Amino acid sequence: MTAKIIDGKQIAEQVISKVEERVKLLKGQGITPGLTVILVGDDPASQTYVASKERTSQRLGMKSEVIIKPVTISEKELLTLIHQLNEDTTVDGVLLQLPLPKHIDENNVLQAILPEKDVDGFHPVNVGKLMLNQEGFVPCTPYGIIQLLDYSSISIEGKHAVIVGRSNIVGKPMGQLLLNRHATVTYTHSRTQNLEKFTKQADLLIVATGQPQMITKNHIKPGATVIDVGIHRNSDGRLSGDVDFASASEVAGFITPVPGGVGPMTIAMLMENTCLSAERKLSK
Ligand SMILES: Nc1nc(=O)c2c([nH]1)NC[C@@H]1CN(c3ccc(C(=O)N[C@@H](CCC(=O)O)C(=O)O)cc3)C=[N+]21
Repeated sequence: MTAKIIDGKQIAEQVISKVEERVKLLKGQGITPGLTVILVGDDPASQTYVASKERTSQRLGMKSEVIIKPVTISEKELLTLIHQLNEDTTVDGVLLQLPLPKHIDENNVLQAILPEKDVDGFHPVNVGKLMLNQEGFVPCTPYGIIQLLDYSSISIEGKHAVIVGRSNIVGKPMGQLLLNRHATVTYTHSRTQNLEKFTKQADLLIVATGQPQMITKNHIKPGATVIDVGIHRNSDGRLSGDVDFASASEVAGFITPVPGGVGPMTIAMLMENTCLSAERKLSK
């Protein structure tokens, strides 16, 4: 078998076109959705992602702002900035780009962002709402993966979803979202014994470990859907994921590439969340 490739770039464009219509409607009512991204330090990968968020929000006609702070910024100064953005009625979404320098307590600053402006869905209130299947903000990467499955007509209900990786930003919310959609969910991680035993049972295999090329055809049930959340820059400058794409495509039914899979969806869902935030402001 050779897997069908799920085209994340194309699906992201479809999501973005829908958001574009909603932005137009909002603007007709005098509201321009506003996204502010805070970038601390000068990590080149973070700069690339932030630039992409800025470009896309501008293309959609949103008010887009990137605030760059030196790596030496104190936690107190960062909190002051977040408080200012919380008060600013022209800002609908505040995104604090991760990772942060070690001297800043990530949980502490993420909790300072108003839940109503937390378009990343990382605030404990939004985490709790996801767990209760209530409306809040859903983290962009797992939300984007659900869209990839829906747009590809890959069913979730009753399927066995196996998540590899248990981070707060991908693995954990991914499992919760799939559970809300009636999948049977298994979480695996770095201490899981006999990983293949679990991954081989997956109808939907979501890989978010940060370990390059760790999943091969030996981990995959024939015909399974494989979603690769990893992104690594190789020494030759090329990007690849947590899945050995060539090997995995021999047995998978559907597979996401890197680049052009999950990454563009993360950006698209950020746009949707920012638009949603502005719509909620209007209806209040
Ligand atoms: N508060 C916060 N929210 C985030 O959503 C967040 C974050 N911090 N920190 C870093 C990760 C990573 N991330 C990506 C977004 C887009 C691509 C993306 O567009 N990737 C392209 C390729 C990009 C390239 O060429 O480098 C692709 O996969 O096709 C990748 C990674 C968001 N993150």
